[in-house]
Amino acid sequence: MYKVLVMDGISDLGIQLLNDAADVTVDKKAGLSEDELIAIIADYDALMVRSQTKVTERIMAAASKLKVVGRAGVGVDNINLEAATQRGIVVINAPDGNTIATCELTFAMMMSVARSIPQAYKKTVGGEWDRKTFVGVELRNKVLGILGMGRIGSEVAKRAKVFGMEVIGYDPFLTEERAEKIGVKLGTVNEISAKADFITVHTPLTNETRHIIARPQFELMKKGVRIINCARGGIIDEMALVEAIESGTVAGAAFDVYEQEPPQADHPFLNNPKIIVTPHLGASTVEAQENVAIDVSEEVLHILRDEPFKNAVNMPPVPATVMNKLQPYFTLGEKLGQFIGQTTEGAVKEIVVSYAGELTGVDTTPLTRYIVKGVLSNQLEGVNIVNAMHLAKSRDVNVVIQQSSASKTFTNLVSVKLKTKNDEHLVAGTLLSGYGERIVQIDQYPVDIAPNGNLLLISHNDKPGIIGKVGTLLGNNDVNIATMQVGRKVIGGSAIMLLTTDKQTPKEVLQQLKQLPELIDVNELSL
Ligand SMILES: NC(=O)C1=CN([C@@H]2O[C@H](COP(=O)(O)OP(=O)(O)OC[C@H]3O[C@@H](n4cnc5c(N)ncnc54)[C@H](O)[C@@H]3O)[C@@H](O)[C@H]2O)C=CC1
Ligand SMILES: O=C(O)C(=O)COP(=O)(O)O
Repeated sequence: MYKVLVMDGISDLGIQLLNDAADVTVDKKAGLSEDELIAIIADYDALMVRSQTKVTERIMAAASKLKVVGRAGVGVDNINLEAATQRGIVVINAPDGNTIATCELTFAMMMSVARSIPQAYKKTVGGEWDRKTFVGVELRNKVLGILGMGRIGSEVAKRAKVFGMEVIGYDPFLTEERAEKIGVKLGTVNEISAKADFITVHTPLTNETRHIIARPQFELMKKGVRIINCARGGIIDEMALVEAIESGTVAGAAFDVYEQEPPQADHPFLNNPKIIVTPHLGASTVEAQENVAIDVSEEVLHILRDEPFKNAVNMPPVPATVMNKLQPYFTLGEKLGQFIGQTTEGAVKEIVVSYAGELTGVDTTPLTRYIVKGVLSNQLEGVNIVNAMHLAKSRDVNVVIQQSSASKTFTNLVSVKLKTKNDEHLVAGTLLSGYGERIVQIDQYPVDIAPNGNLLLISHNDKPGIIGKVGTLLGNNDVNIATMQVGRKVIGGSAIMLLTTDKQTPKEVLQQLKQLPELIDVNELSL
């Protein structure tokens, strides 16, 4: 008999399937502390949660029987995926079930912030008949900027078009063709900041998206702009928003999510009359809760019964027969993907993977998944080798596999080329017996570097004195260079410099490096 623990008020109708299953018993609990959960979790084969329960490493460590954590929703930022993967616990989510609910809340927030509905309600029920204060604005003919054009962002765009809004979208995976298809113009974060009357965010919270709207963006905005966040707290810098409201740039904001949930009683949003707040209600509709609970219950049953399942966010089911040959290359593949993903700008249209040497003739599909995962993980939350190919396809990213004849120089060689509309970049690596993974080529330049830690990739013209300038600037700012490689084809031509540093290079130092006139481009990478 499988035991399933259902937390966070997941819909009863949605988990009917589990209640009806003869081989399953279900316990429902809510509001358990981490320690309370740790005390009971060893009894359970499956755990189902929404966003409230934080499934920490300590909980996973105590969960000796746990086979699966089911997230009845999209974001898995409350689940320690690393710890789950390490323990072979599958994490699944329900990515589609709450798209419309969250999109509709976003629209409700946009209309509320345009017409001050909550503020007007408060006064009216308080006995005031105030028809002067609440003169709003129309959505028609306004510019809506959307950061994150995935499932929810695209649905918001569709509805905005019907309201007569002009929509500008920003998403590294939004190609011009797809944007045109859904009637959205492409823009950068700064262009959106400068042009939009309303800005809404629909990205996951990642290193890239944390504070993607912050003081510099508020400084670009038009007076009277309105800001909505129904995605994740932290995508918009909360304090910078409060300042922008005080300065008169932002006319109003509507937030469903916060950097800390629930926010502290003295959080500045809670007593600001221009900010509308809701308690993370995006997915809270009867329909969405049934949808996500049904989706997760079905998947949990499949996993408990060892049947095939689809929405895993962490699980690497590699067939044993290919495992032995390919496993040594998995880290190399993922790092090459991460490297090229972090150094290429613009919407990726194609990933071309070439295998040579002893990898020729092997079914390299599982390895390709690691590479694609590496490429996508820079922009998407919850990418793993199970869902990487599916995510690439759903974002119109073509994955091409080539098996070339044996490499002349290396016994094995993996090359990854990323193509965007105007550009293409290549990285190649090999697995050296006794030395591990090495990057051996970047674009046309031969190099030899271990793909680990903090890297700086600098392109420049090959002139005397540049290495010294870079070294001095980093040294003066306490960034210690661990290794350095210079790659060039001809003396005095274009060249690259690849440095590994003992710590991350601070943003302001990167900025100073970029200002050195001899340097063409500076990319910071973390592998
Ligand atoms: N308030 C609530 O209750 C809910 C919040 N959410 C949150 O909404 C967010 C979006 O959900 P979905 O649309 O279903 O996910 P999705 O994965 O379909 O879309 C996210 C999009 O963000 C894009 N993106 C990633 N990094 C980016 C960057 N640096 N700049 C611009 N775009 C970037 C991705 O390419 C992707 O297209 C998630 O974070 C999710 O957790 C989802 C459901 C309910
Ligand atoms: O699905 C998501 O990402 C959400 O944020 C919804 O969270 P919830 O299930 O309502 O706690």
